[in-house]
Amino acid sequence: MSSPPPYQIGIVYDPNEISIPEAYPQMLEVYISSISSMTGLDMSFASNCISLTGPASLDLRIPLPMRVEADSIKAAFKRKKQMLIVSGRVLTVDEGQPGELVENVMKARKAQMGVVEPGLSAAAEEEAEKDPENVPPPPPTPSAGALLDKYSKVKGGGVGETPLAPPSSSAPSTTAYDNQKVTVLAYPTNYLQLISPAALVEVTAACLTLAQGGKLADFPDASMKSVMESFPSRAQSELCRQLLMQAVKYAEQGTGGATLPDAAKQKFVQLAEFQQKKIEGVLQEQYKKEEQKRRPLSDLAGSKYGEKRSTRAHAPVFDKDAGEEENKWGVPVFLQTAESVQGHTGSGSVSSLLLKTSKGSEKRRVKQVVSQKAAQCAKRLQERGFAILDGFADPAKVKQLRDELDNLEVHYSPSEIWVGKGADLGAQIVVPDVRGDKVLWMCGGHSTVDSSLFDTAGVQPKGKGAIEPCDISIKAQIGSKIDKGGVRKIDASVMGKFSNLKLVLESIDKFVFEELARKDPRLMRINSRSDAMLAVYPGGGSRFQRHVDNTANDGRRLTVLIYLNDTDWKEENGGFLRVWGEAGGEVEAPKDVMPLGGRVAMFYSDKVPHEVTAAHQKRYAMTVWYYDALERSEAVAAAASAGDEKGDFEAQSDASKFIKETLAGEFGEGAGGQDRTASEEELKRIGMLAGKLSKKAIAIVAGICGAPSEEHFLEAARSLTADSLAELRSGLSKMGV
Ligand SMILES: O=C(O)CCC(=O)C(=O)O
Ligand SMILES: [Fe+2]
Repeated sequence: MSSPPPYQIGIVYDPNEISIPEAYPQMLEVYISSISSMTGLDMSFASNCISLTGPASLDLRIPLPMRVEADSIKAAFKRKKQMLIVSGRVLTVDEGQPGELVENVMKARKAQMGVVEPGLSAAAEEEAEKDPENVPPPPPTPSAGALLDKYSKVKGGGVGETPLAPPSSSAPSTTAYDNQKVTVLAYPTNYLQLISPAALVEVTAACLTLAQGGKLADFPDASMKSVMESFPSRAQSELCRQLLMQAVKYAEQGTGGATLPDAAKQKFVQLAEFQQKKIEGVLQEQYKKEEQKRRPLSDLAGSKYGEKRSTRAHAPVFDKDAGEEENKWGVPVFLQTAESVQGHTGSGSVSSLLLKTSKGSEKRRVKQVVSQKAAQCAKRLQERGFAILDGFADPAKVKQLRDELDNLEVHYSPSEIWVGKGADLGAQIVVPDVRGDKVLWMCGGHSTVDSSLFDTAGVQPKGKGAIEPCDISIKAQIGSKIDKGGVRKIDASVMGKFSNLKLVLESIDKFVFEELARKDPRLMRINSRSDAMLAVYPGGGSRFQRHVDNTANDGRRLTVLIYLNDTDWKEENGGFLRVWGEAGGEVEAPKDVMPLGGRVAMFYSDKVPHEVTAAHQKRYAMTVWYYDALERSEAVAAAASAGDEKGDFEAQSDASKFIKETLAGEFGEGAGGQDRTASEEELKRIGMLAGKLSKKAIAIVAGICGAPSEEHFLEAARSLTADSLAELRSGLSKMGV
C-alpha cells in the first residue's frame, strides 16, 4: 500500500478584483493554524495564500460539497467576496466549458508565471501614513489564476491515481491540463466566518468521504460527533447542517450516478438533529445560569440599575455617576488633535469620497485614501478601544442634515432607560438625571431579519434605501398616505427631506462594512446594523451618565456616532463625549471629545465606558450600532426561544407604565420637582393602580423600588403617605448614582 496522498487547504483571492482586508490574513492564519494543529498538517503562509499540506487519508479527487460554476466564482470575486478554495487540483465544473477563471488558471500554468506579492512596501506604507493621498500605486498583482496556480505549484501534487503532474521547469505539458476535470470546493467568506475551524475540517472530511461513493463506514463518526458537540452556537450548527445537506446532495450527484445509501443520508440527518438538540440544551443552561445570577431585591436607598438589560429598549446599563465623586474615574483631559484621524482630505471629506462615483485610476486613488483613513481608525480602535475621525462629513452637509431633521424634532421622545433586576425583568422609565436626551429612531438602509423579535424597530421601509421614522404613528403624522392596498406609505416629498440623512448613513455604512470591518479582527464578523438613533440633548445640563452600551451580549460590537452640531462648539457648552479608552491593557484617563459637527466617534460597544457630560447647549448626534453576526444571531435566537410564554414582556410594560404614571410628576416632562407634596387623591390613585397590577408586574416594581418583598410593596403602596412617596421618588431619581 502506498502512503496516503497529500492534500491541501488553501485560501486564495484575487487582489486585482477584491480589496484585501489587511487583518484578514491574520485571522486566516489563526484559523488555518488551528486546522493545522488538529490535523497535524504543515502550514505555509503567504500574504495572499495560506496552505496546508500533509499526508491524509482523504482523496481529493472529487471534493464536492458545493460545486461552484466557474462563472459564479468569477461573479463572487466581482462581488468582492473572498473564497475559500479547497482543491486537490484545478478543475472545470462544466467539462469542456471552462469559465474565465479556469482559463486563467490554465494560462497561468502554461506560462509558469512568477508571482509578485501584492500590497505596499514597508517604505510606501510609512509614506502613506504621512501623506495618504500621495501613495505610490501598488505593484502589479497576479490574477486569481496565478495565485491558485502558485499554491498548487508550491504544494501541488499527486493526488490519488491520477496525480497532477508538478509543473516542470522545462516545457510544461499543455495536454496534461487541457482535459482535466476540475472541481472547486468553495465556501463563501461569510460561511467561513461563522463556522468553526474544527467543523469546517470535519464537514469537509465528511463530504469528501461521501463524495467517494458514500463509504460512510470510513467516516470518523466519533470525531464528527465530538466536533459537533463543541459548536458554540446555533448559527454555526445551522450552517453545519446546511453544509451536510449539501454534501449529501452533491455526493449523490458527484459520484457518477452512484447514489448515497439511505442509511448514510439518515445518519447525516441524525447528526444534524443531534447537534441542534445539543445547542438548545446549551442555550437553556445559559438561560438558567443568567436567571440565578439575578440580583436579590436591594433596599430602597441602594436601588441600582440592573446589571444587564434587554436590547428591546436599546438602553444601557449604568456605572456609578462620574459627577458624584469628582475624578473618581480619572481626571479627564481633552483629546488632542494628533489623537484623532483627520477626515478632511485634499479631495473632500471621507463621506463625500465614499459617495463619489469614479472610474479607473481615480477610483483606485479614492479607494486608497479612504482605505488609509479606515486603517488609521482601525489601528486606534485596536490600541485604545475608540477612534475619532474628524471632518468625516462636510460642515455644509451637516447643516443641511440638521435642517432636514428640524421638522422631525417635535416627534422626538425622552429616552428611557432600563431599570430592574436583570436583563429580562425590569422596566423602562425616563430618568433625565441619568439620561437626558430625546431620541427618534429612524428605520431603513439595512436588513431586519429577525429583528422584530428583538428591537423596538418597526417594519423597514419598502423603497430601496428609504429612510423613515420607525414609529408608524410618527410616520402617519409627517405626511404619509394610504395607498390602494391599505398600506401606509410615506409621502415622497417627505422622504426627500431625509436625503442628507440617507447619504450620511450610506457613507458610514460603507466605511464600516467595506473598510473598517476588514481591518480589525474584532469587527470581522460585523454584518448588519441597528436602526439609526437621532438624539438631541436639549441643554440645561442634560447628560448621559457613564455606561457601556452592550453588557448583555445583545450583539452590538461597534458604536458609531456622528455629531451634527456646528463646528465651533465651545468648551463652555459642555456636552463632551467622555470616553475611557485603554492603553497597553490599562484603562486610560478619560478623554473629553467635543461634539464637533461632522466628527465621527467610534468605539467597541461591549467594552468602552463613556458618558455625555452635562450639555449647556442644544447638542445633536446620530448613533448606529453594528452587530457581530454570531453574537447577534445567538441573541436573536435566545430572544425568540425565550418568547413571551411567561408573560414577562407584558409585566414589564405594565410595570413601566405604573412607574411612569405614579412618578410622572417627578421624572416626566414638566417635572413637578421633588418637593411637590402629593395630594390625598394622588396617593389613593397610586394605591389603587398598584392593586391592579399582575403578580409579575408587582414583582418587577417591588424590585425596582427595592421593597423587601412583593407584599411589602403592596402594603406600602396602599398606605402611602406624602412623605413616603417623596422618599420613593427621590430614591428613584437617584438610580444609577
Ligand atoms: O452622544 C454621545 O456622544 C454618546 C451617546 C451615548 O452614549 C449613547 O447613546 O449610548
Ligand atoms: Fe452609549
